[in-house]
Amino acid sequence: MEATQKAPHIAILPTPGIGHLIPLTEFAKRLLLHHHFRVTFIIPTTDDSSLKAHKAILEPLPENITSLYLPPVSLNDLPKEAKLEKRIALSVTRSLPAVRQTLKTLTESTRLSAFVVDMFCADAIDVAQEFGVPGYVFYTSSAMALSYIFYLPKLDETCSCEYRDLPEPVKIPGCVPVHGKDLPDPVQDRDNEVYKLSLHRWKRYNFADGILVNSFSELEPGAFKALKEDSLCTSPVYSLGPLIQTGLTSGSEGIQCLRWLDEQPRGSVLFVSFGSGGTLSHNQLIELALGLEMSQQRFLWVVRSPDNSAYGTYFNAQSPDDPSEYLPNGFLERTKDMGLVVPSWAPQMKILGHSSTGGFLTHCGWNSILESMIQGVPLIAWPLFAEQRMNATMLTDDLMVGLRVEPNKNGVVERHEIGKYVRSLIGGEEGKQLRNRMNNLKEAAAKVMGQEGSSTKSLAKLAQKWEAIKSPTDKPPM
Ligand SMILES: O=c1ccn([C@@H]2O[C@H](COP(=O)(O)OP(=O)(O)O[C@H]3O[C@H](CO)[C@@H](O)[C@H](O)[C@H]3O)[C@@H](O)[C@H]2O)c(=O)[nH]1
Repeated sequence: MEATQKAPHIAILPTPGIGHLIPLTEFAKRLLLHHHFRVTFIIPTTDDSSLKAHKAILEPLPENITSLYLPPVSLNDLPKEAKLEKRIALSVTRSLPAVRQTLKTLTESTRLSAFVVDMFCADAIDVAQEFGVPGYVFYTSSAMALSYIFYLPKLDETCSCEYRDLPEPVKIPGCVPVHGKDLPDPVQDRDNEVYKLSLHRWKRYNFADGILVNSFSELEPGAFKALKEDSLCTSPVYSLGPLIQTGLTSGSEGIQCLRWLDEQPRGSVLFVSFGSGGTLSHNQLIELALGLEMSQQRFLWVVRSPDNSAYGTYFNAQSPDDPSEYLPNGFLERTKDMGLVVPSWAPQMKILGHSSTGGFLTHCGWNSILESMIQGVPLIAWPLFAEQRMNATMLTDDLMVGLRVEPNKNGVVERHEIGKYVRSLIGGEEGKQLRNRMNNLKEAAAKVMGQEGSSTKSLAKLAQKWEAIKSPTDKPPM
């Protein structure tokens, strides 16, 4: 008990999405395993949030990683169409009084060395600093997306139109050029208050004691150089990735997926999944089903009920309906020998690591990209929302490990196009080249997380800094 009390302690503030909680818990596990830290998660909740998925991740963690759930705040005053970023940001700002109270208690009773906040919680850094605790932002996406955040104030000053109307791609320092229409969702409508809120939040990153990024220098050398050496960012930047989910249990449907994969030929199956929150319109869902059928390739598809919002299950990954109610008539029967359809959720890491999996059709969430990279699985990039279009640009124009879908003028990706992408990835020559490049990244990713790897060293440097803090009023050494 005595030793535990003396161990350096950090607190982490996540936001509601599973795609943010997973890398933060992996970060906590590495701090415990390699540096014997104690970690407390402070979890904001809303009165309509389902915590089932969160608890499935947090409860099995080792005993030195604990969770405190804050009292639920209400978002009932928001209109139904309120944007995702606004919902997330408000769930945090309305929880700040409870965050302050919790930090007060923690600093009175333990040696709190740092407060690490999710990328949506930059306002909470001020609360930590009130107690003399250094505040860090954990950035759950790429260094490219982080670079764009630091470049945005300049773009905002110099550009008068909507970014999607810019005639030339935007050149973010150190990164592959990206079309204005592929910049993240919050900046697609500059008159919307979400744009102003996002600019404000991102400017707060400059006040952090450091920014931790779930990526690695060898993957994004240009972006990290611009951030670290060319002063794009004034706070110290630490590359800690790839931090990817480990240890999630499979459940009975998961076991069914893995058994089915065991019976398929090596490298023959396309895994289809849109992350924890992605959803398709009914029309698009039907095109995808028929495209998979036309491809005549094997597939394992995690389906969710159709939704006109691209992130229909972001706050609750469950989709209660029976897939036969919304998939095309007879689809399940016609494809029963070549495909498996799983409602809502599947053990993604295990599926990507299975030798039968030959490709991944993904919405380009950053965790999905890293997980596929770790397993050397090439991609079909089908971005839906957030910064996913920018991630897709990196995958196809820079790393060249994926094929990007092209929607028609009505925004729908058509069935015969889908069929072509799938055949090309799973059976074609192009697929082989993409796989070879992905295998090179797999090797690089394994190396950076090894004993002498750059991300391991970066974490050690951070841990050393935090270990040196003896009381909350000590500042970390520069
Ligand atoms: O059936 C499923 C579906 C998802 N997952 C896991 O859930 C995570 C999903 O993360 P990600 O692929 O990043 O998607 P999102 O949940 O959509 O992630 C949000 O957070 C990411 C990190 O910031 C961003 O890149 C995305 O745009 C944003 O939507 C991954 O670990 C998956 O392995 C499963 O295990 N099984």
